[in-house]
Amino acid sequence: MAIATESQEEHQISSESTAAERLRWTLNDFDIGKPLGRGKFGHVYLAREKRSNHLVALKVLFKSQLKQSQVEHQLRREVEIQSHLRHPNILRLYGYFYDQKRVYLILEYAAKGELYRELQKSKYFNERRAATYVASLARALIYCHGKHVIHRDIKPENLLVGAQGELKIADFGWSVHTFNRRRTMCGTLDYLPPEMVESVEHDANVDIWSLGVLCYEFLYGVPPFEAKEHSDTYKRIIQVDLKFPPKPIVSSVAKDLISQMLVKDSSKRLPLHKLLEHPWIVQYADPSGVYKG
Ligand SMILES: Nc1ncnc2c1ncn2[C@@H]1O[C@H](COP(=O)(O)OP(=O)(O)OP(=O)(O)O)[C@@H](O)[C@H]1O
Repeated sequence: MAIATESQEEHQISSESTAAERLRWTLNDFDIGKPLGRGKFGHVYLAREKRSNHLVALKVLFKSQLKQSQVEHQLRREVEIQSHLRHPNILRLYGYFYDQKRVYLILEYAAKGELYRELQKSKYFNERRAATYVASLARALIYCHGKHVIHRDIKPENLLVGAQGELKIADFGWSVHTFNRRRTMCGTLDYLPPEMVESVEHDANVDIWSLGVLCYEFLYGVPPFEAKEHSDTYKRIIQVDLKFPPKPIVSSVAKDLISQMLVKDSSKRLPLHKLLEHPWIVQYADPSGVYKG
């Protein structure tokens, strides 16, 4: 059973809602379980919604820290965007509530945790696993772009894994609703495309670049433009200094796909629906969308 109906969620994020509606959820609605992790602004706990018995992840953020770092606006945007997205590969945000000191986000529980840890454990993924993940992310991004949402911060740290092994895009902190082209500089340098590094206008095709970087990192264990100095990463991105090391051995069809995504001219990057038809995806991605090992 879902823990909130769509109309309840919409009431909670609507700016016109009354105080009573916005405070529909309270901490008393949840049994709090083990800590799942901690982030910059607070902690995440496993929790059970008492009425439905539904397991969720409760993210507890301290208002004082949000204020100090001036990210309240970013959080509001994250909540508004993420709570309206419904896709099997996007982490659900069911709702939120707050008290005097804290803001609580009620999130879908991703039982297998961070993809980043999995990647660290195995150093790099085999092609079946990488292709299955890339295909599921492409489908999630097609869905987002169809709703005029660009994520802008696709990287292993922002991906969680559900109980069945399905990938879940989390952390919409840098995402935007885009009816206008954006010029804002944001995100970690390694995953940024040339047009964002150079602060020129950018559009939804930034996510194709980041997915190309991620695909490379899945297969090689390191992002493609990594360098010791920030300024060298910057140069390598601008020049699209893409090199494929001899080890681990990666098929040429995978390299072909990466080369078609990491293209400086954003309009020439392989569109996501074409990516799903690329021979590497067709040959290696599990059609179920879940990597079964
Ligand atoms: N929905 C979830 N399901 C399972 N584990 C989660 C969930 N959300 C967060 N976690 C765990 O809690 C940790 C902290 O999450 P959180 O989103 O607060 O921080 P972060 O993304 O690491 O950092 P930041 O503060 O920069 O957003 C994550 O790294 C993850 O291990």
